[in-house]
Amino acid sequence: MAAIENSVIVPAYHEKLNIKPLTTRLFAALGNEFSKTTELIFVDDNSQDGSVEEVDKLHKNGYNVRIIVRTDERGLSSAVLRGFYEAKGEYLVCMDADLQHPPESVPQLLEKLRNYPFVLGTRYAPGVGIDKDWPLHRRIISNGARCLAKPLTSASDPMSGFFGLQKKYLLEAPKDSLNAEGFKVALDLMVKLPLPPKDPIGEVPFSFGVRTEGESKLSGKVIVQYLVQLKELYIYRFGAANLLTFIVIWSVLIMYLLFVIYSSLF
Ligand SMILES: Nc1nc2c(ncn2[C@@H]2O[C@H](COP(=O)(O)OP(=O)(O)O[C@H]3O[C@H](CO)[C@@H](O)[C@H](O)[C@@H]3O)[C@@H](O)[C@H]2O)c(=O)[nH]1
Repeated sequence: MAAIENSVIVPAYHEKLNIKPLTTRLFAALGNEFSKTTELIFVDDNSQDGSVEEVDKLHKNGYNVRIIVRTDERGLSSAVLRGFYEAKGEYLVCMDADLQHPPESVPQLLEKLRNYPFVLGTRYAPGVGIDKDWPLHRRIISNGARCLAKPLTSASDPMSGFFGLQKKYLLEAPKDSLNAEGFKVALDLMVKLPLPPKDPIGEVPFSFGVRTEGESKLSGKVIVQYLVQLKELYIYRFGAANLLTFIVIWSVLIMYLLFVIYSSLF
């Protein structure tokens, strides 16, 4: 059997209905050669909805897929990190279970990862975008959150949950330096991993679909976790000592955010 080079990690909570379509579409997209060297790992937080049985069936049918069930932890970011650390591959990809991230774009991410330490799926590029049925309030939250992250990274879609990285860079960062709370694990990794200064991030444009099965787990708590994470990342990047600059940057960003909300509404 060929050695595993690529690992696709999928955080999943109550996603039974999406497991089979994601697995079959992913391996079909990978084709014969990539499939031999790729594993798919779901990281489930004890959903007890039949996800385990669904993955077992697919495994018996020959797909290289397994599921990690956590009983003592909850959360998207910590599930992704758990999958990354347990993965056998050097090239890691993270995607949502709900098919909003097209499995057909995974080969492109894996190919680009051969040349870039970090690869980000982006919805902000010519020819791609966000499904027109994605709710207005989610667009507003997403745009506001994106503006607030602007000073931290040059990436075009820092809110994306569709991304990949070379595992060696993850292993170079101390585990406890990473923020395992909330949803924004890609942003945390882009800011904190010791990526080389020249061309650290490649981008792969993709069109963001809408969920057809199950529902989003984004909550007020996740938004608060994001704001706490932002504060930590600002201090990480710019230093707590420079408090005045920090406050000025935040005030400008909040004013910009209010402007974006106002212009999306009127
Ligand atoms: N294991 C585990 N998985 C979780 C948890 N919460 C969410 N997930 C899984 O994480 C994925 C994304 O969660 P959703 O609740 O579907 O998120 P969303 O509202 O669609 O937002 C996603 O897309 C945004 C735009 O790209 C992203 O900004 C956001 O981070 C996330 O990826 C799904 O596969 C979901 O099952 C959790 O507590 N535990």
